[in-house]
Amino acid sequence: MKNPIRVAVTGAAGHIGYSLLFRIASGAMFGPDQPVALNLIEIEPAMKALKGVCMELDDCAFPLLKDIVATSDLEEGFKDVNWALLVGSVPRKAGMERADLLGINGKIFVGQGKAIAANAAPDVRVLVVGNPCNTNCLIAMKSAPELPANRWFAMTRLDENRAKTQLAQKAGVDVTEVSNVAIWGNHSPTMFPDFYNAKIGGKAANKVIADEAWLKETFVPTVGKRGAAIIEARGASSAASAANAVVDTVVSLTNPTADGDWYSVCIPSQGEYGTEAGIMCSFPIRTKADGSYEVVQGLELNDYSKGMVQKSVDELVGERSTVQELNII
Ligand SMILES: NC(=O)c1ccc[n+]([C@@H]2O[C@H](COP(=O)([O-])OP(=O)(O)OC[C@H]3O[C@@H](n4cnc5c(N)ncnc54)[C@H](O)[C@@H]3O)[C@@H](O)[C@H]2O)c1
Ligand SMILES: O=C(O)C[C@H](O)C(=O)O
Repeated sequence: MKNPIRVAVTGAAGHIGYSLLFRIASGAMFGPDQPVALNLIEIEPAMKALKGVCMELDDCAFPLLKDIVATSDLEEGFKDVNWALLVGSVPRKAGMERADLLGINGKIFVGQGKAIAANAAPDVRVLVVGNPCNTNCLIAMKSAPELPANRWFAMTRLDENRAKTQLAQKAGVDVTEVSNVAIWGNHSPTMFPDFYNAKIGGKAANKVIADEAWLKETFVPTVGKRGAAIIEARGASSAASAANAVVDTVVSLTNPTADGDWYSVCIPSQGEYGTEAGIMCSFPIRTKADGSYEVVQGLELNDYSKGMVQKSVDELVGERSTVQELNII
């Protein structure tokens, strides 16, 4: 019997948490023969709701779920965790952009970063989902200088998945035909879903969908503003699809990537493709056979693509300046 992988989830009683926990406990994240333990972290007012979620987890009798810790104490919550999924934060409401959330949510991630560094397992990896996720992750990382930079991730997989479906629907093919979708930059409307390097049935997406105007003027903004469109339609931000993207991200980070393909996740930039070093930037990533990851090298970015990436990078640099000015980092 393998040792359980211990996973902390903050905001565990929230909407994403409610979709995510059951997927982790069922084996969707780490596989059907890997036991898991859940450390569920909430703020005090949500502890009653979290108790109800724990009761439901119990009532599933998941064979792989070996332990549940439910707490509002960060030290206890991050104790010995191998993964920290930082979901909890105040979600964006209609009319707000992610930058509006920086001041509100930024401070949460200082305390969480410190508590992770002090309590988590030596191999801990951290995925930030709570928005603005790139800069929240930067804040947590800066608050935990003891941990190597390659342990920190922020989520753009939902954007990648959205882009895949938009391309598949336009091309009239099954979504499994779409591969190599890179999201560059920030998880925000400025992100660049790279349709030039994406493939449909192994061919360049912009050759299969030979409609540059649609790609630039419909596809890119549809993907970029999909979060807002969902808030508008549902009256609440995406939850089940976000939880699904969390599962996909961890699966991709923990399994070698199929030959020739890549996936998107934000990592601390080392200046790849001319991006500003130090920001949390989304890149095309591959997981190697030894479990480490690498940024895919040598992709061509034309002047339009470079401009799009730069716009999103500039936004991230601006977010970093904002949290520096607020003395959060
Ligand atoms: N990166 C992405 O692709 C993506 C996609 C969807 C949503 N999000 C973001 O995920 C976050 C969560 O969304 P949701 O729909 O689950 O929101 P929600 O309001 O339903 O749940 C958030 C939960 O976090 C808890 N919380 C707040 N502060 C906390 C703290 N300091 N510690 C622990 N828990 C805390 C709240 O009590 C609440 O239960 C939001 O910031 C949202 O914008 C990101
Ligand atoms: O857009 C939001 O605020 C929610 C989330 O980040 C999303 O992309 O659905």
